[in-house]
Amino acid sequence: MDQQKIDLKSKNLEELTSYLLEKGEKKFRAKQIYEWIHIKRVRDFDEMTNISAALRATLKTECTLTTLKPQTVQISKLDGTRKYLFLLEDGNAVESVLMRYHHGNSVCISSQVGCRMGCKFCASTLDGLLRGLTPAEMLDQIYAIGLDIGERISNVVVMGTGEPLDNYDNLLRFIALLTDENGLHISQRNLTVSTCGLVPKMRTLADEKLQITLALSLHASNQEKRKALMPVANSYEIHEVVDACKYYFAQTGRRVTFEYSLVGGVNDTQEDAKELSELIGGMNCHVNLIPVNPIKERDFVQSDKSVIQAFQKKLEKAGIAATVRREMGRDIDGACGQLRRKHLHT
Ligand SMILES: C[S@@+](CC[C@H](N)C(=O)[O-])C[C@H]1O[C@@H](n2cnc3c(N)ncnc32)[C@H](O)[C@@H]1O
Ligand code: SF4
Repeated sequence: MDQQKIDLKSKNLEELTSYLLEKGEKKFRAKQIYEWIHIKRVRDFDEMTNISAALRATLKTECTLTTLKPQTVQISKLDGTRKYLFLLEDGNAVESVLMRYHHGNSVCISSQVGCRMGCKFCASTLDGLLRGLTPAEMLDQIYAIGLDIGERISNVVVMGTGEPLDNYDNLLRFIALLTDENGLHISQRNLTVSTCGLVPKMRTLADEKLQITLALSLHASNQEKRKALMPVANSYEIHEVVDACKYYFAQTGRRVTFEYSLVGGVNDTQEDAKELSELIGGMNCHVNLIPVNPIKERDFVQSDKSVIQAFQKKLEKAGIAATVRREMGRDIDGACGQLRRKHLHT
């Protein structure tokens, strides 16, 4: 990326306005340009047809539009799920997924190039962290997919590669831009941010009092097992993480989602389910059970269907709402982070 240039898509309307006022332009120009970027989602300054050629030339010289280029798109024949590998302007690549539900189109975006959290079952972390994505790079995954399918995107989940709370400031700016009434205006309630549990940042996010859903990747019912799967547990004890979720609910009134990847023989026993219901019992929450997606670099296996069902039943008996995540795009499967790895290593 050209570090000298202004990242226009990451600017809010106020910042865009002051930039244009400095150039001697009228205030309404900012609104026009903001609309071109965030509503019409143009890929080139020359598409801004009600902007003078002179101003377009200045924008081209001084600014970048940050448009992601789809490198590959895999489309599921089973359910229309699309997996995109996008090329960033600096040559890095990130992946995003479009899932089609009856209630609308949902996009899962990446928040970083790689990840430094080291979770044992995750392909996104195998090559470490390169950098966080800019707000524009997060936004444009959604814009590019919306344009590709020619339909509105109604839901966004930040559950692709990367730890969003490890890229906190850019994440918050991204959220503000995505939900801005002058832009694509996706409702905060239709946005989910998933974290491995960076406790201080979870509490800071709670204090923002946004209406987004927080999803916590728990994956274990006690500290010992969590530590074996997720190095982040060395920094934050499991009860601290659950307390931060309670705090999030207290501050925002939003029900927290717990993600629990079931790994065969590791965290899927009835005893695990019992311990989990004791850990989070009484909370206003929902548990998302995810059959682990095996990656070739590790020897984790999926739990049997019957084991998954028994786990879910045990939670439900304890009064905890639990669903098993439907596997979308099974025919184009590959755990999160694997497309990018394939791209990286070929
Ligand atoms: C890729 S992470 C990104 C968001 C954030 N870093 C987190 O950990 O919550 C999104 C979710 O995918 C899960 N995940 C990662 N690799 C997986 C795999 N191979 N099978 C199933 N779930 C996986 C993570 O544990 C997490 O719950
Ligand atoms: S699960 Fe999330 S936090 Fe853990 S390594 Fe993968 S992307 Fe990073």
